[in-house]
Amino acid sequence: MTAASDSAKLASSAQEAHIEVRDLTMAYGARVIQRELNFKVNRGDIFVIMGGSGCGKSTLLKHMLGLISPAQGDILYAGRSFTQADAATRDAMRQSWGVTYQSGALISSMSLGENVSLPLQLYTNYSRAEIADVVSYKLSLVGLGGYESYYPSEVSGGMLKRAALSRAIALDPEVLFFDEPSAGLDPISSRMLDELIVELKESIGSTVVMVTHELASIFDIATNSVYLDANSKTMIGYGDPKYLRDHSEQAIVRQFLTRGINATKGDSVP
Ligand SMILES: Nc1ncnc2c1ncn2[C@@H]1O[C@H](COP(=O)(O)OP(=O)(O)OP(=O)(O)O)[C@@H](O)[C@H]1O
Repeated sequence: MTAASDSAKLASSAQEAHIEVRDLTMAYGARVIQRELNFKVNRGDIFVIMGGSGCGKSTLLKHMLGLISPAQGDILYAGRSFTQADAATRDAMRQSWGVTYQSGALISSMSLGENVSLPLQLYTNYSRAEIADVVSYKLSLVGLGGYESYYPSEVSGGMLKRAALSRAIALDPEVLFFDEPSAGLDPISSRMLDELIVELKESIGSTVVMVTHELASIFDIATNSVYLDANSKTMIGYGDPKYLRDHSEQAIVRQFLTRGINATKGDSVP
């Protein structure tokens, strides 16, 4: 591809939704969790999936990651259906994503450096020396320069989250997915993680999709959001969370977003 066609592609992709969830119904067997979800995540968004406990936020993330197939509907990346793509195309699409789960999910028998090197070993042809360079760079981006040889059991919870983030950005992903990134962190570490997510998103140019209950994160860093309602089993809010807090026609959404800035997952939410 020439630079000109590259830039033409980039220019057109800047206009389009990076991710589109279209008429999505999610179910476990016969049990429908959410139906008729329709929303778009624009390129460069920090998009938050919100809602009360058990409404289906993690289930939606798993659908977006292709770990669960939709009961109905489709999920498109840059206009291409993930749901209908063949296995090779799905694999290629997956390689452009970075994921961090609530637990961090680092491999405990491997050092932080080895953990971060895994995707590079799997998906690139880099030499050992090149991988070592990328690993130290990615660890330094999350403030863990020099911690290559430490094991997960030897670092704090906040450092583990940052190491997991470092692994997620190893391949410069187009989309970064987070499930409760700051779960279990104190408020200061949690804010630092938020700042880091924004910095990394800007330096890598990723789109971010995250599940979070943290109002501080939602208001500080989210650019767009969707609210899933467990009772009606569909989305009842879609937009900038500050706008939804002040103007949503749905009382449940306004209540969720005005719980108090220090609310945590344990607080009662609708
Ligand atoms: N593998 C599964 N099989 C059957 N039901 C499931 C499965 N995983 C989740 N569920 C059910 O689907 C519903 C949505 O679960 P999910 O974990 O997506 O909600 P959530 O909004 O992420 O919840 P929380 O905020 O508490 O983490 C819940 O009722 C849950 O019990």
